Amino acid sequence: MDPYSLVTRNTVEVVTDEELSALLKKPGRKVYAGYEPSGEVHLGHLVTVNKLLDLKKVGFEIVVLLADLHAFLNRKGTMEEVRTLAEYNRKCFEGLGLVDVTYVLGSDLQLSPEYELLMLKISQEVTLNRATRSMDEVGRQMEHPTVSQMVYPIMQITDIATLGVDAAVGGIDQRKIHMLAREYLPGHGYPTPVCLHTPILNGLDGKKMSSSQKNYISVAEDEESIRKKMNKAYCPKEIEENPVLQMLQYHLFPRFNEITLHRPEKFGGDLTFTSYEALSEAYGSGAIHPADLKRAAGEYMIELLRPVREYLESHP
Ligand SMILES: Nc1ncnc2c1ncn2[C@@H]1O[C@H](COP(=O)(O)OP(=O)(O)OP(=O)(O)O)[C@@H](O)[C@H]1O
Ligand SMILES: N[C@@H](Cc1ccc(O)cc1)C(=O)O
Repeated sequence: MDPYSLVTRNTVEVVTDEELSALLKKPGRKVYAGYEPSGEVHLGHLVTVNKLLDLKKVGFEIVVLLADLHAFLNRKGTMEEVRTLAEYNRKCFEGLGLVDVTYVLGSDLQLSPEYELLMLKISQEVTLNRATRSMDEVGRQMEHPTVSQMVYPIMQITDIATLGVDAAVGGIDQRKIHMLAREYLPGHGYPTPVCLHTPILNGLDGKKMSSSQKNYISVAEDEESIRKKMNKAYCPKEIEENPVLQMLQYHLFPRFNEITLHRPEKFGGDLTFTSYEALSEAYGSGAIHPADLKRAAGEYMIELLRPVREYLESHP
């Protein structure tokens, strides 16, 4: 696959295509994604990790921001709690193959006088209304936002400048914060960041996968638990918004060249697919039973996540 196709596959939006094409020719290009430390790194987060791995393959330098202060500002835990989780999350990311990349702990970056001054300058330009709206899909309990949740997006913009990255990766929920960054950073002498947005994955119940909803598969999940969860997963006849098909599209086909569904001869025997398009078409036509799809996806997922479990066991 050519570099442009690889870095844009499985994205919902690239802002902008022209800027990305130009960036692919720039030496020393650098991209980042930030994560609020959370109890479990799940398959939703893995969508952005996959994108960072694609970008690494085409020569980007990768920065992973473990955004402990952001999680604190967003009322996800005490500073001590989120710092401990940041350590654990880092190991999960390493187990997923994000090695030879730079890990930055948010609070190590964000408390310098230079950082604070830039953050305050940007805060003076962004209206409360836009800061609030940018947090629509990111903030917790936004019916009663705190001042810290207004500081949050301004700091995310300041991260982009301070880390010196050319591009930012995030789920499409990060879009409004990224658009503010594109609008305000040039005025402070920083380049406009190229933004790559990935889709939001549904959880096993068909709603957004989230650690607070317990509808996720963690990247550290053990085999039996993956089997049980897959067995119970919501898997409608429809192709759209189907969490099991999303798993195949965003995680399994990018990692395995072909996917085989094992079935007894009396149910038609094994079926092998070399592309997500062929598989989803077959499923949409009714040629595949949901139970067979769920079982196969579960077994491949166990294979895909095996290195994470092994890495975590050897790095307690
Ligand atoms: N279900 C999901 N599908 C795809 N990407 C996701 C999903 N959940 C989070 N992300 C992405 O992961 C990155 C880090 O998000 P973050 O750690 O804040 O997760 P979150 O939305 O708070 O999830 P959670 O509700 O599980 O804590 C962001 O770029 C976000 O877009
Ligand atoms: N806003 C991201 C986390 C993040 C924090 C700071 C950043 O610079 C980047 C990303 C989220 O929703 O989880």
